[in-house]
Amino acid sequence: MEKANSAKEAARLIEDGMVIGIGSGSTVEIFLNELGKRIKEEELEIWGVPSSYQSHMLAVENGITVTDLIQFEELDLCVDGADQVDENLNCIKGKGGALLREKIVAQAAEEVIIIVDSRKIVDVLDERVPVEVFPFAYGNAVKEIKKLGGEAVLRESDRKLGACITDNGNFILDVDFGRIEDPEGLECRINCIAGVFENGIFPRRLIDRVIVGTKDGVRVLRN
Ligand SMILES: O=C[C@H](O)[C@H](O)[C@H](O)COP(=O)(O)O
Repeated sequence: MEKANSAKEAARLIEDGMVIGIGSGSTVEIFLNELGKRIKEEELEIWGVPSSYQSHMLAVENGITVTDLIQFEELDLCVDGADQVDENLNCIKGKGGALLREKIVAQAAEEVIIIVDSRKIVDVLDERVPVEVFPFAYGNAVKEIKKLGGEAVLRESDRKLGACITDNGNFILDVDFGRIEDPEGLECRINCIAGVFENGIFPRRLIDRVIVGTKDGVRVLRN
C-alpha cells in the first residue's frame, strides 16, 4: 500500500529523544504504529504533541510520552498527512477536522514532513478547503467566504444529527474555491474573517518535505 510506504519511511527518520508534532488521519495512524514498534524494540524515548484526540490515543498506545506546547515551545519534527499536495508543496488538509491543531504543531516544528500516497499529488490545488469557525460566526463567515469566491457547506456529522463539532468545539465549513492559483494569499484572506480560527490551506512556507508513497517505495519532494 502506497501510504504505508510513506508512513514507514517517516517512522525511520525519528531519533531517540526527539519531541515531535503528531498530525492526524489514517496515514499518521500507520506512522504511529510503525514508530511504536521501534520504540519497543530499540527502547527509544519519544515525546509528542498530538493534534487530535485520535492521535493522542494512538500516541499513548504506541509508547510516546504525550506533552504540549506549554512544556516545549519548539518541536524537532512534525509528521502529518494531507488531502492534496501540489508540486510546489502547498497542501490542503483537514478532511478529518483536525486542521487547527495540525497547523499549530506544524508552525511549532523545526521541520515538517508530509506523508501521502501518489494519488494526492496534483498540478493545482482544487480540493474543498475546510475552515474551522466559531459557531456564533457561522452565517457571517459563509457570507464573507462568498466574497472571496467560495461556496461554503456546513460539515455534518454522520454519527449524530446536525453539525460536525471539532475537538475544539467548533464548526467546519467545507469550501469550494475551484482551482486555487494563489494558496498563500487565499489562506491569509480566509483567516481575516471574524470567527475563523484556521483553514486547511497549508502553504509551502510551512512544509519542508513531502514523502510520496509509490508502489515500490517512496519519492521525496523537498522545499
Ligand atoms: O484533519 C485531518 C488531517 O488533515 C489529515 O491529515 C488528512 O485529512 C489526511 O488524512 P489521511 O491520511 O487519512 O488521508
